[in-house]
Amino acid sequence: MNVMLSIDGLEKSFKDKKVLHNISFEVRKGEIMAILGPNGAGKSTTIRNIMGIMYPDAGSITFHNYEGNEIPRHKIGYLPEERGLYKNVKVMDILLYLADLKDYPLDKAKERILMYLKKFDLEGKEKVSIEELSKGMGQKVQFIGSILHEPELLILDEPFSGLDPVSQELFKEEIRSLADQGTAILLSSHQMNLVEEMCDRLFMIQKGHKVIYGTLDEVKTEYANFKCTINGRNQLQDLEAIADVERVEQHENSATLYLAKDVNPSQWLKLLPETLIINELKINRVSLHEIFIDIATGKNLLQEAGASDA
Ligand SMILES: Nc1ncnc2c1ncn2[C@@H]1O[C@H](COP(=O)(O)OP(=O)(O)OP(=O)(O)O)[C@@H](O)[C@H]1O
Repeated sequence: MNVMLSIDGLEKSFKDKKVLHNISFEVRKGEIMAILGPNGAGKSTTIRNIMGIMYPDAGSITFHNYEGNEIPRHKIGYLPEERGLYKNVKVMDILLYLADLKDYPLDKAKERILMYLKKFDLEGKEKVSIEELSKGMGQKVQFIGSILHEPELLILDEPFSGLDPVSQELFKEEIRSLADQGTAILLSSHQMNLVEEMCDRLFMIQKGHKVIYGTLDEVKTEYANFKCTINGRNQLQDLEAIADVERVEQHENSATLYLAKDVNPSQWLKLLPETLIINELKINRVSLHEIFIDIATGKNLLQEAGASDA
C-alpha cells in the first residue's frame, strides 16, 4: 500500500454553514478511488481544498510528504467540474500552455498531445480553435490537458458528464490504463454504473459527513443485500409471504424480491414454495446505484455507522 494523498480531519464552512465535517480518506498509488455523494454533499469542496483553490478551516492534506502550500501541484492533474478553456485559442497552443504551466518539457508535450488527439478521435484538430469544437470535443481536450504532463495524482471531477457512450468508453479505458501504470486517481462521478465498473475503493459523503469508505467488495458485502429476480406469473401475496423477503417489485410476468440482510442465498432458495412458477431465476446483490439512492433519500440508516475504514 503506497499512500499518495492523505486527507485527515478536513473541516470547511462557508460563513456560518458547515459543509465538511471531519473528512478523512486516502488515495493510493495505482488505484481508482471514487468520491460519491448526492448534489451538494461536499465533493467539489473537498477537491477544491486538495487543489489549493480554497483552504480548509481545520485538518490536513498531505501529498507524499508535502502539506498545504508545499504540495508540488505540477505533479497533480485536475479536471475541474466547471468546464471551459480559452475560446479563441488553437487546441495545440492551449495544451502546450497547460504543459508549460506544469513545467513539462514542450517537445515531449507536443508528441503526447498528437498521440492523445489521435487516441481521442481528434486527429488533425490541433490547429482548430477551441470555440469551433463541440462540447464533448472540448471536454476531451480539457481531459488531455489534465493528463498530458504525466501527473502522479489525477483528480477528475465529473469526467463523464456530457459525453456520448463511445467517448465515455474512451475516457474509462484511459483512466483504467493510467491507474494500471501507477497513477493515483480520485474520481467524482454520479454515474454509478461506471463507478461500479471502474473503482477500486470508494468514499461516500452526504451533507458533508462520511457515510461509506471501503473497497467496492467490502461495500457490497456490507451494504448490498441480495435480490432475487423471478420470471414467472406469481401472485404478489405469495411472493411477499416468502421468508426474508423485505420488499417485492412486480412487473407483469417478473418480480424482484429484495431480501433481508445476512440471508444465505443457498439456504434461502430451499425455502421457496414448490408451487412457485419459475421460468428463470437470478440472484444478485443490489447495485451501487441502489445503495446510493437508499442513502441519498435517507431510507438507509448508514449515516450513523461510518462504515468500514479500508
Ligand atoms: N463558494 C461557496 N460559497 C458558499 N457555499 C458554497 C460554496 N461552494 C459550495 N458551497 C456549498 O457547499 C455545499 C457543498 O457543495 P459542493 O459543490 O462541494 O457539493 P458537490 O457534492 O460537489 O455537489 P454536486 O454534485 O452538485 O456538484 C453546498 O451546500 C454548496 O451550496
